[in-house]
Amino acid sequence: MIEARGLARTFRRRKQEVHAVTGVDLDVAAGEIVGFLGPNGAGKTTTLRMLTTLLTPTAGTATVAGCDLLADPVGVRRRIGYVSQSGSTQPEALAGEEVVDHGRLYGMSTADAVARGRRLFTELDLEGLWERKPKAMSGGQRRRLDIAMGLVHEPGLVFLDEPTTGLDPQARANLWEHVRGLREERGTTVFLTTHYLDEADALCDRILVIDRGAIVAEGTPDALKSRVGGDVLTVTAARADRAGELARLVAGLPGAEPPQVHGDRVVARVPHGGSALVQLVRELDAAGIGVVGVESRRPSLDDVFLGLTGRSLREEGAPAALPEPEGALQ
Ligand SMILES: Nc1ncnc2c1ncn2[C@@H]1O[C@H](COP(=O)(O)OP(=O)(O)OP(=O)(O)O)[C@@H](O)[C@H]1O
Repeated sequence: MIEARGLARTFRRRKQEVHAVTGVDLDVAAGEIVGFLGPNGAGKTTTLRMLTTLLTPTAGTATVAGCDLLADPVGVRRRIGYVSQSGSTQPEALAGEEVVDHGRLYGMSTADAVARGRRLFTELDLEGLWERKPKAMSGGQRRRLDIAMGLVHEPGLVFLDEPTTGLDPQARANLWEHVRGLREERGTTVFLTTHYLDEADALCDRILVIDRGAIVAEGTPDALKSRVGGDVLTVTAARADRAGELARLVAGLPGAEPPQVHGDRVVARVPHGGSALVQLVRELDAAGIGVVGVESRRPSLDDVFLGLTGRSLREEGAPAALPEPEGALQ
């Protein structure tokens, strides 16, 4: 469905060059849900805008939904749906009219656009809102209306730019369910960007991790996490000025990788979290270092990112994963 080679985009800003995307190769098969995960400014939106013909690449080639991106941008546009970060609804128009107009833009008859729009309203839990103005809808409803607009012309491939940013946990879980439903019921291919780790983990068949304009890893969420191996030990010192001493103790644990110190917190990967904890507690006692928390856990996608880039996605200003809603769809 998508095949891109060496896709790059450089911007010029105040006589300076910004290398937003530096040469992305990617392949997305029909029916896949693929997530593009990375911190703010990594190049996700720029890549998406190139793949959807909204931005001309500085270099590279791509075939999207069977059409050449550069030679046949109109063909690409006809075959895809695109839901931008900000959405595209007019606050004063009626929701149903928006969807029908969008379908007509793609050459559908009014009757077909109405029929398809009504079906989408049912599928996306928007029943009863056909005559409502978007400005009088909740954030979740407006986001689902954006998605209805992106789907009314029945594209086989849909691009979603940060589909759940700003939604509450329940609305996010609902949207994940709808995205899964698209693939299950229609075989739609979905390419989405996100900086939510839990979203990438729960929703995507495959994840591409992007950092500073380049893809740094790809695989299923489980495959990426198993690359990290071992357990992650996090120890929080009672006093931040003793974090250095604490880090030296952690570094001496059998098989420990060099620890990272974040204020009063020391984080390190160890082969076996359980036995490392027992040994560490003994050594802390002997050294008289107080701690307020010790934790050992399996690696997360954030640890994958940390291992690849030396930085945490959570600490890059990206919002941390929201707590799992009750009755979350996994
Ligand atoms: N039109 C533009 N002119 C100049 N620089 C730009 C432009 N668009 C994007 N950039 C820069 O390119 C880089 C990548 O931006 P991009 O929006 O693709 O990142 P992103 O991963 O989508 O981030 P976010 O999660 O915040 O949306 C950033 O440094 C950004 O400031």
